Amino acid sequence: MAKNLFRIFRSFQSFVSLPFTKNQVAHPCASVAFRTTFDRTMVQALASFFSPKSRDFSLPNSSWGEEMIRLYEFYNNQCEGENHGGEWRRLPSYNRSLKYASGGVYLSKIIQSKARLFTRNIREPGAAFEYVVFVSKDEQRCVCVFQSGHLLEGPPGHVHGGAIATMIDTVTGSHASILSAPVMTANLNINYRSPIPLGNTVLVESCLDKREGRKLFISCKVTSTDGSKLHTEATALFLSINVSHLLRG
Ligand SMILES: CCCCCCCCCC(=O)SCCNC(=O)CCNC(=O)[C@H](O)C(C)(C)COP(=O)(O)OP(=O)(O)OC[C@H]1O[C@@H](n2cnc3c(N)ncnc32)[C@H](O)[C@@H]1OP(=O)(O)O
Repeated sequence: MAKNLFRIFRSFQSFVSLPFTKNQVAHPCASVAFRTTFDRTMVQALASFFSPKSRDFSLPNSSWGEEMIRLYEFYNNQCEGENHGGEWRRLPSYNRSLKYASGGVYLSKIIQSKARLFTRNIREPGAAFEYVVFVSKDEQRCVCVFQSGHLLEGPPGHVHGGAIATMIDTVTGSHASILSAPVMTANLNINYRSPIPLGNTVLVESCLDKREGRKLFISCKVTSTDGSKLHTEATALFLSINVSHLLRG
């Protein structure tokens, strides 16, 4: 049991402390001097597709529209390793959060073989959740560039409220995990202010409001990319947990 718990804990650790790729490419092409940011972006994307390692879904793919690419490059250019101050780190994103868990009966039945992070498992690129999350150097803020796909429709021509909630939980949850993994959402409070047109790219920004013992209070807002339109506001409470919490069933 102790060994299993250790493995599960390691998987959570690796989930939030992955070697942030910044602008490095773990690929032979990394030594190439890229002429433009676009060249580097495309080589990174290709490397991730053909690598035998897990695919990093937060790299550009052919479904990303102009605005998604523009904002990805805007924040990526401000990541450590660039000449722009290194204010942000990009968070890699995989389709399995507990790949290495081989824990107790509960986890081995449900998680081990088939479980996948649902935001990253719709096969058609661009059909649902396309997103990339950046975290600020002081870890007080996260910004996510999110492009909504046609499978996320709720009201005609607009994004489903549950899909918006999913993205808010994902961004605030990733943020809380960086600060204090492992965590679980205890409370999510959402105000929908204006609908998000389906297909639009929006910003989902989170901010750490306060920490009280095991509690992390995080606020979040979803806006148009120029910040002029507020779509959604939320507050979330995360509790850091002991991994044994997940074995209770
Ligand atoms: C790979 C990429 C991943 C991307 C990120 C995705 C993130 C997704 C995160 C999730 O969606 S997690 C899934 C949804 N959440 C759950 O299923 C959690 C279900 N609830 C629980 O398991 C437990 O209720 C919980 C862990 C949240 C708390 O149980 P605990 O036993 O650890 O805490 P406890 O009940 O003793 O409460 C501790 C403190 O928190 C407070 N608290 C607990 N739940 C609360 C609540 N809901 N609202 C307000 N306060 C709450 C509680 O009052 C108390 O305050 P005080 O210490 O001041 O007395």
